[in-house]
Formats: sequence, structure tokens, C-alpha cells
Amino acid sequence: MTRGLTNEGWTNACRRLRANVGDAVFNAWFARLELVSIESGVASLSVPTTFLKTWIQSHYMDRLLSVVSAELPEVSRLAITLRSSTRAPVLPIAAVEGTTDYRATAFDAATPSGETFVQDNRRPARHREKDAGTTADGLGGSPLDRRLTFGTFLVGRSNQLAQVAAERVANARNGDMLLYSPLYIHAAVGLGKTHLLQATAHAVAESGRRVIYLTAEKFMYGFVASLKAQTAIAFKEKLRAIDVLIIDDVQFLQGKSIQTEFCHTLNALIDDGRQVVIAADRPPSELDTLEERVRSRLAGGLCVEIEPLDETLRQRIVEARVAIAQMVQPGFEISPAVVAYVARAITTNGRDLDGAVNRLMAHATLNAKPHTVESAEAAIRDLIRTREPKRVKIEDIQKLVASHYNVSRADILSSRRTATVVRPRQIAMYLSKALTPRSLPEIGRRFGGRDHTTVLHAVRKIENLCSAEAALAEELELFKRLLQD
Ligand SMILES: Nc1ncnc2c1ncn2[C@@H]1O[C@H](COP(=O)(O)OP(=O)(O)OP(=O)(O)O)[C@@H](O)[C@H]1O
Repeated sequence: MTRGLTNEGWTNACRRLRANVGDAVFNAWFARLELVSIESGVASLSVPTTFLKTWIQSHYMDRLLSVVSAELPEVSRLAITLRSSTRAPVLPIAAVEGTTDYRATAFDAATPSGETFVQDNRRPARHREKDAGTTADGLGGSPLDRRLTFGTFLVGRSNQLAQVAAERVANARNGDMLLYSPLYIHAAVGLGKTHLLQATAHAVAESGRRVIYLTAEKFMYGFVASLKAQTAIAFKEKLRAIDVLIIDDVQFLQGKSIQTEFCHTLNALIDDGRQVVIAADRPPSELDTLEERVRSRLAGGLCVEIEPLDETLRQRIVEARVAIAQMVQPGFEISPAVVAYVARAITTNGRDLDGAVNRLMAHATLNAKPHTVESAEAAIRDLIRTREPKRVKIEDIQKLVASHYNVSRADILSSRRTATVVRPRQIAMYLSKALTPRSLPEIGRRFGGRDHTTVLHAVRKIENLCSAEAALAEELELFKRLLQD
């Protein structure tokens, strides 16, 4: 059987299983199950934890075998194995190996103007992204990526303030009164800091002003190299002679003498009315490795955060990426339903959205047919797992705990006091307190109208048991992960 058919069979088997056991149980126990191989009638399936492996083996082997063999008739036995958390799943991902970085394909191959870029794919992804493109400026700054402009930066509620501030900086003219310097932009990974900083650098350069964009790493490297070559004074003068200094990833700035130099440069530029723009993955007050005076100087201008991308913005980013991908692969079609699905499923950041479109493109080529929501789901399944913890519902906690302990949700809500029901009920109450913002009285109400003191007693009891019973502690950890995934 070809890999494409095997993938399809596996996806269908998962769908059957979901229909068979229901969404809550499927999500709890099977969402992380992956097909590794089929050899001599044995389908090898992997899971990430021993607990899941044991649970599936002791409760679901028959049902699992029946759905798998119904879709993949060559399978007569199953083997559940443990996979390492770092290894990439073998199927279906192996089929698109080497193409997971979206920029290495669509975004690299063509810009909206059709321009082609060359890039060294052997360099680590992080550096490749920051240093992609070829327009190194004459001042020894980090190279700018020509694709990262204001034109390609999509604006939504989460990044509007940062975008407006950056554009103001970019549009200012020498001699204008500075509104804020430094402009400090912070955000979690992949939310567009580098994009915005490089867009600013492009726009400033186009206006004829002198701009330098440096990663903190490059700043450190440049300073140390100039010290070695005894050209430190020239290095400082060069930096202080520019109109706009842009430093990315300032959280990586290390070393006392480097920080002192950095602080001098900041002071010299800001005091002289020049613009400084900084980005980091946290606010200045949390830059623990930086000296206090550097932190306070960084906090002295305008500090804005890019917040997680909302669904509408994610959808627009996916649409834009698909449009670029279509320049490379004209037959590549993604239906609005699939775009909406990707935007809903990938909640983490722009980089993961890039990765998802890249996956879809590779899978579409492989399968030679347009994606359905189901095939898209299978193609990007492992990317979805890296998303932020979701809001947990008390009802989901009750369902999961009940299914784990082989009792019904009605038992948990009932007034039954047998040990087989009391313990799951207390665990579910404990998890409700730990994973939701609900108050004790609210939790009590949601557990069959119990008093808040009953909930408090349950929470304390499970906390105490956890310190004595390692197995219970491990089980609770797993529940938490399953519920938040
Ligand atoms: N608003 C946006 N519009 C268009 N593309 C975006 C937007 N936000 C993020 N992206 C894209 O998401 C990817 C990651 O963005 P970027 O590299 O700028 O993130 P970052 O915040 O600098 O991440 P890191 O902290 O890892 O350096 C890039 O391909 C970028 O173009």
C-alpha cells in the first residue's frame, strides 16, 4: 500500500474511533496517538507517555484494532510504543521532510513582486530567519529580509499599537521632535517583532536616513571583534553617527563590558535626539540578566506589547501565505473552510502558521488532490499540539476523570458516597480549582449543588495525597496536560 493510502486509512481509522468513543474520550486518550509503521501485519502506534501507553493497552486495544483493521485490512495486530518527546512523528510527516520551514519554500521562492531569493538552508532556522535575504547594509548591520516590510505586515487588534508606533518612527524626518526613544516592542516568540523591526529599517533606509538593524548577538559580536582589532572607537563612532538604531532580541545581550557599551551607545543616541528601536521577548522590567540602569533606560521611552494574534488576524495571515504559495505552486488551492480551520487550530504564532501552510502545500502535492478539513487536520496535527493551553471547562474535567475511572459523569454529580465514586469526584474538584478560574462555591454548584467547604476539603485532600502518592501526582499531571492541550 502506498504511503498516501496508508495515511488516508489511518486518518479514517481515527475518525471511526472518534465516532465510536466520543470527542472527549478521543481527545483525552487518542489525540496523540501516531502511526509509525505497518510491517508484517503489525501496525506500530506511538504515544508520548508510559501512562497513555498502559491506559490504551489495558482499556482500548480491541476497539483500536477493530477500527484500524477496518480501514487498513493488512493490519492484524497492534503494538503500542513510546516515542521520545523530541522526535518528529514518522507518518505522515516523513512524507514532507525537509519542507517544514515555510520560508524555505513559498516565501523564499517568490515575493509578491516575483523576486527570487537565495538562502543557505544549512544554517539554523532561527538565524536563517533573522538573517534571510541578501541586502546587508554598508554599516555592518545584520542583513535585512526584503520580504519583511510594512506592506506584508498585517495589522489587527493585537499588534496595532506596535505597528502605528513603528510606522511613526519610520516616517519621521531628521530634526523632527522625537515622540519616544527608545521605542521598545515586546512579545512572545513568533508574533512579528522581527518583521516589524525590519519593516521599520526598510522604511527608514528608503527615506534616506541612516539606519542600522542589529540583533543583540551581532551587536555583541561587532563590539568584541572591534575590541580585538583595536577598532572599538571606530565601531562606537559608526554606531553613534546613525539616525535610527534598531536592536532585535535584546534579551540575549550578555556580559558586563558589552552592557556598559550598549548603555553608553543608548545614552549617546537618545540624548542626541536620535531614534532607538528595541525588541525583546519580555518587558524591560523582566530582563533579569541586564543591569538596572540598562533596564531603566530601555523603559524610558514607549513600551508596547504585541499580544497573541486573534483568530481574524491569523486567518488573514494564512490567506496571505496561501496567496504567496500559489505563486510557487499555481495549482495549490485551499478552501475557505480549510483556511478557517488552520486559523482556528494554530493559535500559537505566525511562525507556526507559516509552517502549517507549508505542510498543507507539501501534502497537497503528495496526494495530488485538494485538502478537506480532515486531511488538513491530519497534515498539521503535530503543529496543533504546540498551541497555548486552552480554557478548560469543568464539564470536560468531569467527563475525562469519569472515563478514566470507569464511572459515569452522573455518578460524579450524584450524592453516592462509595469510594469508587468519591475519589474521582474529589480529583475532578481539585482539577476544577487548579485549571479554571471558578470560585469554590461555583465549583460546588457545578458538582451537583455541593457546599464550598466540600470542595475545599476535596482540594486539600488531593493535595495531601499527591505529596504521598507519586503515581497519583503523575496521573494528575497527565490529566492537566490532556485537558490543556
Ligand atoms: N502581523 C503579521 N503579519 C504578517 N506576518 C506576520 C505577522 N506577525 C507575524 N508574522 C509572521 O510570522 C513569522 C514570525 O514572525 P517574527 O520572526 O517577526 O517573530 P518574532 O516575534 O521576531 O519571533 P522571535 O521572538 O522568535 O524572534 C514571520 O514569518 C512573520 O512574517
